[in-house]
Amino acid sequence: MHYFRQRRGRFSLLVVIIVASAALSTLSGIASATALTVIVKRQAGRFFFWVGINLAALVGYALLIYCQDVQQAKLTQEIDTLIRTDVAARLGAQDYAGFHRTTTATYTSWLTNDITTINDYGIDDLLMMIQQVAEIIFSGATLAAFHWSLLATVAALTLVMVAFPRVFKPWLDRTSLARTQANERLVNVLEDMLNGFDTLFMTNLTAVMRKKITAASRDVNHHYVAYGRASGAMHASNNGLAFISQLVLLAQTGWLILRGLTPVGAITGAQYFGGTIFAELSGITFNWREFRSVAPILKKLAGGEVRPPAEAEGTGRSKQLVRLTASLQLRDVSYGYNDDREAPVLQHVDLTIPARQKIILTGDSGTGKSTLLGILAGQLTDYQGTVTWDGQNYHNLDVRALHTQIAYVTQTPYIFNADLAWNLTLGQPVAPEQLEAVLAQVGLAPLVAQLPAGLATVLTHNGTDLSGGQKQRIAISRALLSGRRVLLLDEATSALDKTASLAVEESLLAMPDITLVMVTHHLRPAVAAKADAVVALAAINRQA
Ligand SMILES: Nc1ncnc2c1ncn2[C@@H]1O[C@H](COP(=O)(O)OP(=O)(O)OP(=O)(O)O)[C@@H](O)[C@H]1O
Repeated sequence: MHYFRQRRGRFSLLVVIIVASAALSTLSGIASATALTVIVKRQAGRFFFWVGINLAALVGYALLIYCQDVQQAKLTQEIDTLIRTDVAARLGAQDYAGFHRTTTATYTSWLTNDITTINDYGIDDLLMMIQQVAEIIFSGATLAAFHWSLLATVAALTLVMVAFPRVFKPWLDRTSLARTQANERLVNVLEDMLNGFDTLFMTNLTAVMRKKITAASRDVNHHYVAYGRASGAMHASNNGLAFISQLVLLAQTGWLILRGLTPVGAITGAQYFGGTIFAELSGITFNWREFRSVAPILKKLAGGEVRPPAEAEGTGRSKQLVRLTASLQLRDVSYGYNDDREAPVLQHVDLTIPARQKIILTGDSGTGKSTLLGILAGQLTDYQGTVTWDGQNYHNLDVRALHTQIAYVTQTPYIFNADLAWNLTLGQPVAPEQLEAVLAQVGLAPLVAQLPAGLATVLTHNGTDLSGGQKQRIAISRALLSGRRVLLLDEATSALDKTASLAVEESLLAMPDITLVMVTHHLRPAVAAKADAVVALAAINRQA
């Protein structure tokens, strides 16, 4: 409803169109009934007059249907964008752990499958219900004009038809939610298998992809059929009730005509308007159930899993952070993943990183180097102990403030499906001479020269057309161009050849204003000699 309010102009226009088309279809029914009444009296002139009215009503009706379709497509698309924008804003406002609690495939399903369901069951059904209510009101009024008792019968039968479908509600709700969950599972499997293609291909296991996708698809089939059963049972019962009610009305009208209480035309009128009322009533109850089944989806999209921006605002954490002048410190820091407090990755770690110093962190694979950088970067927050920025506790800092100062280059940099310039600057303004200097420093100039449109060349999704080393150079350039003075580099040059990585690392170590924490497996003596300190994680990680 909130979205309809935001588009109230177009929504109101649609309601007017819908009500007008219901009025014209009622006029067409009245014209038919009146034509029958006058032809029985052999009044040719009046008969053709009412046929003409009928024709005009039907032409008008057709024109309004065209207008309705166009306006409805516009409204649906506008609302889709509003919902996507809202969800994207909520996702963007989460903290690191919050975002990663759900897979990207599930988010994709929210923004595609769920939107389709909202279109079909939320928007289409609401507009259909408006049309149904309008037709019921117009038809009811016309029946009452034929004879009041017809309306009384309709009212009594309506009560039965409204009460009956309640039986189906829990069944429909349950199967609807199960269906959206199955859709999410399918999208997860699709994404997982398609992303894992290279691994499966190299092990001759691509058949696994087919098997898993088929199994997930069958899971979805099963839940769609289960929902189809629930809605089919309700639909069939509603229609059955509608047909019986129509017969009751027909019999009553026949009796009224025989007693001279209503004109002959009422026989088609009662059938037409009775049919309309009961068909629309059965439709309206069905649409109402479907419409209600959208509520759990909207609740999920706006749901508790996703922290709204407003909440993040009111945490009382400092939103401003100035350049590091003294040091970054970890005091007695311990961290374990997944509440695995039995065997934490980091235990009682103490480390001081003085401003503008260059620290190299070494250690065997899996010992927790990336975890330590994750804590410094503000991504992992549920550690024990204290982390401070110039004495300010990280817990009192807004993570966004931290990210105005820190750049973090991970082991697997992400390349966006955008041009190289955007990938380097992430759309932020950068002076051309600064860009040129960084490209030279990181050794990206040859790539720019080689690409068909240079910096304007659009890179493929996640940089599949780039080498690992090129992606790493882009990620390092991104960090440098961001202007952050604290750089955290996690094996950031691992894919470069020896000479190239040496050149890049030495140039970073030579930057006087930068505070640098660099994780590396392959520590070269030339690099170690230029660093202020080389810290072996094993020496500071006091594991039990
Ligand atoms: N997201 C995660 N969930 C659960 N366990 C994790 C997660 N990330 C890392 N770990 C575990 O934490 C331990 C430390 O991982 P971490 O990536 O910090 O090590 P590392 O020293 O950086 O390793 P490498 O040199 O191989 O990159 C490993 O045993 C790893 O299995």
